[in-house]
Amino acid sequence: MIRIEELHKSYRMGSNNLHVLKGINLDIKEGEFVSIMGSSGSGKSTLLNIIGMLDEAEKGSYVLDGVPIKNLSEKKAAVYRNKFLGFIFQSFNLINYKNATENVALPLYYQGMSRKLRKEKALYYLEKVGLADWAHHLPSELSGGQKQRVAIARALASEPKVLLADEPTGALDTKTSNEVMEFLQGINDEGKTILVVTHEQDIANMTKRIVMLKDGKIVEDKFIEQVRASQYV
Ligand SMILES: Nc1ncnc2c1ncn2[C@@H]1O[C@H](COP(=O)(O)OP(=O)(O)OP(=O)(O)O)[C@@H](O)[C@H]1O
Repeated sequence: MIRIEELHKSYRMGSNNLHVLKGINLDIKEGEFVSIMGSSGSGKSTLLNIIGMLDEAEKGSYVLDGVPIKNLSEKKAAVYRNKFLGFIFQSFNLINYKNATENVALPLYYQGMSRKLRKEKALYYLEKVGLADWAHHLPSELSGGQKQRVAIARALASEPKVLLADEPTGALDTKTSNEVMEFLQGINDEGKTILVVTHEQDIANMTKRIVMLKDGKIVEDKFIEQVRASQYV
């Protein structure tokens, strides 16, 4: 689903060049549930943004579902982004003056879907995340966990192949974080490929594979069974 080879990324800051990703190789198959871990500044968000086609690498190759993502026109990139990728953010990124249904339906509007179908889909996915009774509530009337579930419904409504989540539990307490992760586990059980950026081991332990970044390189890449075996010795 995702194949990355020798990926490099630098940021230019004045006369300085900050080399953030230094030759990343990563292969993620359909249906995997992967966490990207690493300390602050290790390049996790930079990598996720490149995978999410929100940013471009300067060197290396990235193939998403068989499509080489390089030198795509902005228009084509936007089409692939909508078709392949769903995003979940730490701060939910909901629109405050729109209710839950309208928030979930909004990306479908930009995809040109009819009003009737948008509403049907939004209600279907709100029901799927257990928020059917909250469809007409504004974000300010929802708890943090409920807001994140609206954001998950919004990401799922476009029926993307891959869900990308940058610190999805970063703004939530432990109990709610676990609920959101259990929810993502359920979606993964249905076959969705999911990538989560986190700096919390407990959150990463709820995924199926942990990729550890350090100083712009992958220093560890283990399936959860291997991680558990090493944690309990
Ligand atoms: N747009 C940018 N311009 C310049 N430098 C940037 C930019 N984005 C990120 N950086 C720098 O690149 C490095 C990696 O940042 P990145 O956000 O990918 O790390 P991270 O592992 O996600 O960190 P955190 O856990 O704190 O979010 C950091 O040193 C950061 O300051």
